[in-house]
Parts: sequence; C-alpha cells; structure tokens
Amino acid sequence: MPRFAANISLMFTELPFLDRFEAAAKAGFKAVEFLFPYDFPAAEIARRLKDNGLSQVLFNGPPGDWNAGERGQAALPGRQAEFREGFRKALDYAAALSCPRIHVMSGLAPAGVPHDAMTATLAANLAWAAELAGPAGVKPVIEPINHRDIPGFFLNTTDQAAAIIQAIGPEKIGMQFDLYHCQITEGDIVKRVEKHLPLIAHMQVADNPGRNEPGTGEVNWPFVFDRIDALGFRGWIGCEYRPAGETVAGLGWFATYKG
Ligand SMILES: O=C(O)C(=O)[C@@H](O)CO
Ligand SMILES: [Mg+2]
Repeated sequence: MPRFAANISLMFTELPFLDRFEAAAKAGFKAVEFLFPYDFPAAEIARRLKDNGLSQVLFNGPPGDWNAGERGQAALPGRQAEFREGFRKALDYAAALSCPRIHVMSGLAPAGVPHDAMTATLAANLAWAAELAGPAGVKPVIEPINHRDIPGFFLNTTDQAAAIIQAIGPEKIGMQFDLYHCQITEGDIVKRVEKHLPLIAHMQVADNPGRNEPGTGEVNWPFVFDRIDALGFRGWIGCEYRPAGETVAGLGWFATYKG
C-alpha cells in the first residue's frame, strides 16, 4: 500500500505550525514533511515528532531569499559558498530529526547564464552535498518543478533531473518526483514513474488544476496509486497540496490508505 506523509506547510494551516504535528497524527498520518524548519529549534520539532509518533521524511534546504523570489541556489554559478553553508545547516536539522531526505532546490535560471554552466554548477554542488550527506544516512533529492507555479525554475523535466542523477550516481542523489508538476509539464505520469522508478527517492502529490487534494481534479488517483504500488515503490508520497477547504474535511481520499 502506498505510504502518505502529510506536508504540514500546506496542510493543517488552520493551526500554528508546531500544532500541525499532532493534527497530522490524529488524522492518521505516520509521517510528515514540510518546506522549511529554520524558524524553529530542531529540538522542539524533534519533540513534536516523538510526542506524536511521527517520522520526518523530507524538508528543503535553505532556498536563499524566498520573499525576494529566490527558489534555491544549487544551480547558480557564484553562489556555491552560500549553498554549502545552507546545506550544512539542513544536514544539522536532518540529524536532529532523523530525516532521510533533503530537497535541494536548483533555483531560477538567471538571464544570460548558459544552461550548460547551470547544469555543471548543479552537478558539482550535488556531488559535494552527497559526499557530506551519505555517511549521515541522508540522500539529497532534486525536483523538477512546473513553470506555471515557478516560472523560470531551472529544473523542469523528469528527463533533465534523471540525466543529472545518472551523472552523479543514483545511489547518491535521488529524484523527488512530484506528480503534480509532472502532470502539468509532461503528463503521462504513470509511464514517467515507470521510466524513472529506480531514481525516485521521494514522491509528492496534488491534483490538477488547483493543487488541491486528490479527487478534486483531472487525475484518476486510485489507478495511479495502484500502479505506483504495483511497480514496487516503497518510499513516501508527500501530500503537498492545498486543501480546498478545511484539511480534515478533505481527507476522504486518504481513508483507504491509512493502514
Ligand atoms: O513546490 C514544490 O513542489 C516543492 O516540493 C517545494 O519543496 C519547492 O517549492
Ligand atoms: Mg513538490
């Protein structure tokens, strides 16, 4: 059966951040992911996880100046020192939270910077991050993101991510396969999961259009989840969706998967 983690940056936003752990556990989740932990002490987050019997399965490295529009810096030539400092901080949190995945965001492609230079920068930064993270039991992951939600994001397709992962080694770097982004950019999501399955270290889900819960849009989720399960994917699927209404009221789709 597929295993779903609540993304508590997008779900349970009716509550303050630290109270969302308990709400996720009460709703039947065994694991959570979120975007960024850095406004909160790692020890406090670790306590919430423990108190509620939850595993932390993914969070993002520091993205740069988010409010100014930055979305990571791993592919940006000239930002290597900042990337490394941020990744070290993320790794400290991962250790405190026993979290096995860190999402490394590649960033927005600046005008005039050659695509190949960005690919080379991303590959070099990822190789460095993997050397540091591997011995700690953490796998950095990269995620192709659609250009409607994040115009100009460097990493856009699953094939582009796969080429970079293959160059470094799938045992060191994984793909964060977000079915929502794939549906928008590429479609044919089951075939693309099949193609990239050995590289996929984490998945995420939301329906389209709207990025709301499964069942609110165009995708036949029972079919997709059955196929993912039959293919043998045993990682976590993060529910990275914005509930259309109140979070718990929108969890009907999850009843079959609570386990
Ligand atoms: O937007 C997404 O999809 C993510 O997974 C985030 O981590 C990046 O904004
Ligand atoms: Mg995602």
